[in-house]
Amino acid sequence: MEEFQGPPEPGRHITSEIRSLALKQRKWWISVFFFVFLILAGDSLVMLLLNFYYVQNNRSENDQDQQYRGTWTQALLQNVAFPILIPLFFILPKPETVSDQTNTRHPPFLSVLLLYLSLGVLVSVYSKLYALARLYVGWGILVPAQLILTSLFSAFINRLKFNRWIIISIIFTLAADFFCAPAFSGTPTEDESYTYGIKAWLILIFPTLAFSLSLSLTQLGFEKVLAKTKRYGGNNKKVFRMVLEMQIFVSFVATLICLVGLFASGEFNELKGDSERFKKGRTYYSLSLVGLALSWQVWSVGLLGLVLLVSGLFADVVHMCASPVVALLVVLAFDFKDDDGFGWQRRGALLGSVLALACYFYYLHKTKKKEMAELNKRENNNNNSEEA
Ligand SMILES: Nc1nc2[nH]cnc2c(=O)[nH]1
Repeated sequence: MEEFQGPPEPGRHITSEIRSLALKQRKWWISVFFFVFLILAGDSLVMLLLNFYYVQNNRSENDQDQQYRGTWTQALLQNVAFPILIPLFFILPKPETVSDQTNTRHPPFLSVLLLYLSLGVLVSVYSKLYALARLYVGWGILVPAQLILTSLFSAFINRLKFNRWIIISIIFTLAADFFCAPAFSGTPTEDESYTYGIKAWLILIFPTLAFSLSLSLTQLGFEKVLAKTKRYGGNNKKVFRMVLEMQIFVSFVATLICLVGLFASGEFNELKGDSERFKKGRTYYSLSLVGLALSWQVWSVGLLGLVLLVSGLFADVVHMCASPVVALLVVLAFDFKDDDGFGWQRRGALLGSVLALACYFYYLHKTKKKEMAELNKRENNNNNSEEA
């Protein structure tokens, strides 16, 4: 049924604003849940495939030095599958560009280039060091340290205002991750005292710094650089195409750096031996690498999507909250003898993650409700002043 297009009624403009805000909010929630799902799915697939890879790789038969190698390959895998996103980037509808005659400034091409280059370097650094840190340090320390740094960067770089719900959510996440590390078959077989030397601490600090800093800088880049590009229709629009563009260019830079590392370190020559050692044979070796590379892209798109729509801190909280779920899936998929299965500690951590996410979602729900209430209040004021 067509709507009657009569003369404007009092408050009509605001009523349509309320309707469009409600629609916008609904779309926003659907996108947030979609990106949360991508992070959880990506994290789970990556950890399952990594465990499969290391179990098949017969690591324990290698000498100790050899067990710490392969990290450039892992770093490359984290970034290299970005070309699968290119068709999706072109399929998605292009937002209308804005031609602003009054603005004589150059399009921020250089700022965008600089943003992608610096983020690409940071991503390559954290990919390489994260692969190393998984071998040297262990999850229980790496992950909580990272969330603390992300909170600090969010406060200072992104001027995020912390409130009680965000703080409770962070505390639950920290507790969940401290007590729940998913089992990881890549851990080298040697005495534990070795893993906490000064080298291990440096390997803990740098990837967490690079990862947390990249989240805050990505958020800043979306807000201050990309949202202002006319290519995205101006008006600070936040669209999925932005996530894909950022992911494609940043991963391209990171891939180049990881390729240089792979060849310069001579690790490339070890790939043949790796594939021959793989228990299930070369086909499964190749499939596990392809699967890992694709899973990392799923994870990255989810992460960037949440940075764009909510914040770097929220993206990190969701990423961290995935670990108890991942731990459960690893227990179900593998029969690791040295592991205590999904005991009370891991069950508690899963509950902690659920509570952490619930608190953050409650806070987001409150902010969206407040936006709507403010618009409703404006409409009431408008109606009252027109009646008077
Ligand atoms: N440093 C770091 N790198 C990552 N790459 C994927 N996840 C992580 C993470 O949690 N920390």
